Amino acid sequence: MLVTGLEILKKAREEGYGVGAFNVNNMEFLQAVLEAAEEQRSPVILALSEGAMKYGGRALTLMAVELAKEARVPVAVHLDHGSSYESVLRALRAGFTSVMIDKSHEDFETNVRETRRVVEAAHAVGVTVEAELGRLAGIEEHVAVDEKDALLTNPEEARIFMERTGADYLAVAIGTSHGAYKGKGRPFIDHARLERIARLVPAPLVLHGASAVPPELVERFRASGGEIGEAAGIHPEDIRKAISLGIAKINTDTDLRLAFTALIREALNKNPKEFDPRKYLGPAREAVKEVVKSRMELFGSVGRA
Ligand SMILES: O=C(COP(=O)(O)O)N(O)CCCCO
Ligand code: NA
Ligand SMILES: [Zn+2]
Repeated sequence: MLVTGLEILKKAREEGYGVGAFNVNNMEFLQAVLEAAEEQRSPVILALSEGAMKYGGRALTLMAVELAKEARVPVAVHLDHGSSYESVLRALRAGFTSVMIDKSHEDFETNVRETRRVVEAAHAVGVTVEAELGRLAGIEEHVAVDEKDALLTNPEEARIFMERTGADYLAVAIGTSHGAYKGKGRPFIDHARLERIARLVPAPLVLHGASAVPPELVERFRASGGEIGEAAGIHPEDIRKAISLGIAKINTDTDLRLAFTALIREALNKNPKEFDPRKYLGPAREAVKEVVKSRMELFGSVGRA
């Protein structure tokens, strides 16, 4: 069933588990994520970035909203990294039930003002809002405290920000970053900072840049002919710890992309004569589904629907 993001995330924070927000760009990703959620009896968030909406258009947004309505588990359809009020309005008009306005690169007052404006519009039509405070950046552990404070989310600011904006959930910066290169070896995650934020912010917290970029997947991608440098993702133990401290929504995009691409390369390498797209998109869809199912096990959302 189609529900708001807050309906899914409030329960997750209260009961101490995480729910995956999986980025989808096409039919196969949508099918993989929803099939995984039904098989795992897990709530799930379908995340569409502005790039995904540009790429998939009405084909993608119609599928996402309609399939969410028909799903036998709670599903929210979420705008990921909305960059403007207008972009959020387009998502609201398309039937999304969760929207992110990301003004974390602006100064505090601008972020508050722009976020409040989106909260008013979204709440007027029963949709819940994700905001962001702090800059997503991989932070070496030894980095000076003042530099960390300049980038990572300040706990006291977070409390004031949520009170002044009325946002429903908050994306925090505690050391993660987008993409396949999140740091050297095991990225430093500032759990102490997260604990302080969670004490001051009762709302569900969101972790961006949370892909694991597992070595076996990186290897498979390389072996199929893919080129990728010294990749590193977030250690599963750091995800579990972050969830125990208040993270309720975990964004995963890179892991799905790596799996999908590796399987397509493998299929094409194996049979150069093949030109039926279903023969290489099908196995790629299965691989994405398996990644999603294992992420749901890590987050503790299995059986929570
Ligand atoms: O936080 C994330 C995903 O992070 P990751 O790259 O670790 O999968 N996202 O918000 C997805 C970004 C989509 C636009 O490129
Ligand atoms: Na988001
Ligand atoms: Zn993100």
